[in-house]
Amino acid sequence: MITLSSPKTLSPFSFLCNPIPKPQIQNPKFAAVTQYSDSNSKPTLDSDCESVFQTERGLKFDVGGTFFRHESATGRDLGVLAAALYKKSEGKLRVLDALCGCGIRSVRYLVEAEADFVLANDANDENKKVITENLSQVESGSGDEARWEVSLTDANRIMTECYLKRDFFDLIDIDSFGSDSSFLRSAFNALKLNGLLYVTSTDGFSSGGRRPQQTLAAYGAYVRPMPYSNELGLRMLIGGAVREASVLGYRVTPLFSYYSYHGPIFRVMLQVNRGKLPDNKHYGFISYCNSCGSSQEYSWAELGRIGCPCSDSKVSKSLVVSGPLWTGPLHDTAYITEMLSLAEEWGWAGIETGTDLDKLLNQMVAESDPRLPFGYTKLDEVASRAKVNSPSLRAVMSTLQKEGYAVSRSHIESNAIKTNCPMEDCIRIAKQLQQR
Ligand SMILES: C[S@@+](CC[C@H](N)C(=O)[O-])C[C@H]1O[C@@H](n2cnc3c(N)ncnc32)[C@H](O)[C@@H]1O
Repeated sequence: MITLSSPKTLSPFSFLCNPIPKPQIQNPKFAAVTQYSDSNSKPTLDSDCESVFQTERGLKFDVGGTFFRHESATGRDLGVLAAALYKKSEGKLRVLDALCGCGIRSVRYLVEAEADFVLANDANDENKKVITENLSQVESGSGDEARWEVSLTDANRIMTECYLKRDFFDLIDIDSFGSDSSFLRSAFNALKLNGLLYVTSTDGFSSGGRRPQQTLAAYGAYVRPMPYSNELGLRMLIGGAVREASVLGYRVTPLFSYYSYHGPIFRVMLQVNRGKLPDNKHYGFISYCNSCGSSQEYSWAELGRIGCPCSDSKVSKSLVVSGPLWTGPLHDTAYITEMLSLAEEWGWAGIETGTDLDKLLNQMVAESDPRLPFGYTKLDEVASRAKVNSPSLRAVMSTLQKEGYAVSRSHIESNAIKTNCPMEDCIRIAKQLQQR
C-alpha cells in the first residue's frame, strides 16, 4: 500500500479520492471553458506563430499568437509588487505562473520581483516557442540553481504533480478566463503555508446577478442584482476561495482586491494559512432593499432576521439577498501602503501601463477605512431617488465629511462613493446641493 504524507493538508489521500481531472483548456478566443478528452480535439487558436513584440515596464517580449492583453498590465504590476514584498520579507520566492500565456508574468516575477525560481506553465503547447524565447532573456541556471522552467500541461495537473512531489510554491498566479474555481483546490495544495494565491475572475455578467445558478455552481454563492455588482464580483471570488480553502483546513486573508472594467477583470491576492474562518466571520449574506436603497450584512446565525428597516408592505418584493460571500475587508491597509511605498521607490507611480498606479493604490488605502461598510453608492442612483441632477462627487464628499460621515471614492466605480451615511441622508444632501 502506498503511504503518502503531507506536511500541510488534513487528508493526505484527498488527491487519490479526487483523481486528476481530464485536461481542460480554456479557449482564449471565446473566453469560455471547453472540455476535451483527448489531444486531437483541442480548440484551434489560429496562431500563425509570427512574432509580435510588446514592451511593458521597459521589458520587451514576444506575444506571438498567444492570448495577451495590454489592459491586464495593472494586474501584473500589482502581482509583481506583492511578489517583491514577499521576497523582501521571506528572503526566498518560488512562483508558479500556472496559466502563463506568453510568459510575460514569469519574466516580470523573475526580473522585477527577483524570484529565485519560476515555473511557467500553459496548457497550449503552441505557446512553447514564445514562452521559452521570452524567458530566455533571463539566465536559466541549471539543476538546483535553475531559475525557470517551462511546462505545457493542464494547470490542475502541474499543481497536483508539484503537491505530490512536495514541491511547494510561495506564490501561485492563476490568470484564467471566466472563473478560476476549478483550479482552487490543487492551487491550495501546491502552495506553501503563508504563501500567496493570486486568483482571477473575468465573469462580470455573473456578478451582475443575472446568472445566480451559475454563480452558485462556480462560487457557491447565489448572487442577485445589486447596484454594487462589481464589488459583489470580488466578494464572490473571495467567498469561493474561503469555502474551498476551509474544506482543506485553510484560512484565506485578502491582501488586496482589484477590479478593472477592461475585460472586466476581478483579481484578488490571498494569503493562505492553516485554520478555519472563526464563527463564519466575514462569510455571510448581503441584502439590498430596492425600495429604500439600504444594504445590510447578515451572518449565518442572523439569517432568520433578514428584513429591511423600511419594512413596508413592498419589502418582500423589494428585498434581494446574495450569498454566502466574503463580507470582510477587501484590502489589508498596511499591506497596500507597503505596495504604494515600493511602487514609489521603483518610480512606478505614473501611468506607464495605462492606470495611474499611485492613484489606484491611494484609493484602495482610502476605501479600506474600517468605518466604511461593504458596497458603494452610485451618485446616479442617489440623484434618481432624490429626483435631482447628479451631484458633483467632490461636493457630496465634502458635505458628508462636514457632517461627520466616513467617505471615500471607490476604485471600482468612478462616479460612486463608499460611505457610512444612510441612503436617506445622501438623498437629502443631493437635494440641498441642487438648491444652492
Ligand atoms: C488569460 S490567458 C493568460 C495571460 C497571461 N497570464 C498574461 O498575463 O498575459 C490564459 C491562458 O491560460 C491557458 N489555459 C487555458 N486553460 C488552461 C488550463 N486548463 N491549464 C493551463 N493553461 C490553460 C491559455 O492557453 C491562455 O494562454
